Amino acid sequence: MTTNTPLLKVDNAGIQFGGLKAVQGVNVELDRGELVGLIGPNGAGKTTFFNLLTGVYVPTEGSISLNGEKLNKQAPYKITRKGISRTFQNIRLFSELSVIDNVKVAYHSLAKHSIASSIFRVPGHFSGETEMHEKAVEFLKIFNLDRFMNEKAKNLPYGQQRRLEIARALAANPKLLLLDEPAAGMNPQETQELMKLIALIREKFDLTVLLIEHDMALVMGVCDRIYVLDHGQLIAQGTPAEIRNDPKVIEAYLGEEVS
Ligand SMILES: Nc1ncnc2c1ncn2[C@@H]1O[C@H](COP(=O)(O)OP(=O)(O)OP(=O)(O)O)[C@@H](O)[C@H]1O
Repeated sequence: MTTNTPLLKVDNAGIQFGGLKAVQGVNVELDRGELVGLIGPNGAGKTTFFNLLTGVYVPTEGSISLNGEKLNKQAPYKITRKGISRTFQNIRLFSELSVIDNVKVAYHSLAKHSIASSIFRVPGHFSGETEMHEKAVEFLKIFNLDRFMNEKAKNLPYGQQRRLEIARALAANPKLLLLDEPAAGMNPQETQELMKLIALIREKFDLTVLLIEHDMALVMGVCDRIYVLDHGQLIAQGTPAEIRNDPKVIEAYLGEEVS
């Protein structure tokens, strides 16, 4: 691998469900440190594309590489270990677990499963429970969630639950973070704060971020580049200014606001 290798390279990837080509012939390249948006009308194939990247679905065409290494047909947990973490459109926290345990769960997904680690419950990345706890508190502090650490996740207000999901995804130490509509259901102030937070974690953790979002102000405000999907195919890519004025994008969104 040379430094010129993109972090993520998606080559002509697609998936078909029966007769429906949900994603088809998609080419995407992400460089290290980029914050890139993925937009498109409802049903365009955005979440399906995330499912391809994370191994939930195996592409029926094309290939996906991370750091030059092909990911095709690898199980989702292996892809997480290789460096792709995600959040979901519908929040998927362990609602009965405490806030801090939701973060610690991410560390267990990184653990090499040995009998010793299962018995002593010590994931390979940490020398012990205390170190793991301290690291989890550090993450919660970044997200301003440390004061709720012993609350059950389900008791957090909605906007905080969304932030906890991002904290948990980050705890898995990703190189590439996939955020599926992180601002969904947030009020304008929460959305503003989230924008700042996404910019901050990208810097702090040297991350590449791919963001699905319907909130155009958020996408246009934070992303370096944007890809646009429609009916499973990429119809445009470019800077926010280029995308805003692209006739194909305007047509795809006819009736919806692109501003
Ligand atoms: N497992 C599946 N089986 C059959 N069809 C599927 C499956 N998953 C997704 N699809 C279809 O693929 C298409 C793309 O769906 P997808 O959820 O990826 O769109 P999206 O762009 O994320 O939409 P939204 O913005 O509404 O979340 C839709 O027509 C959907 O019904």
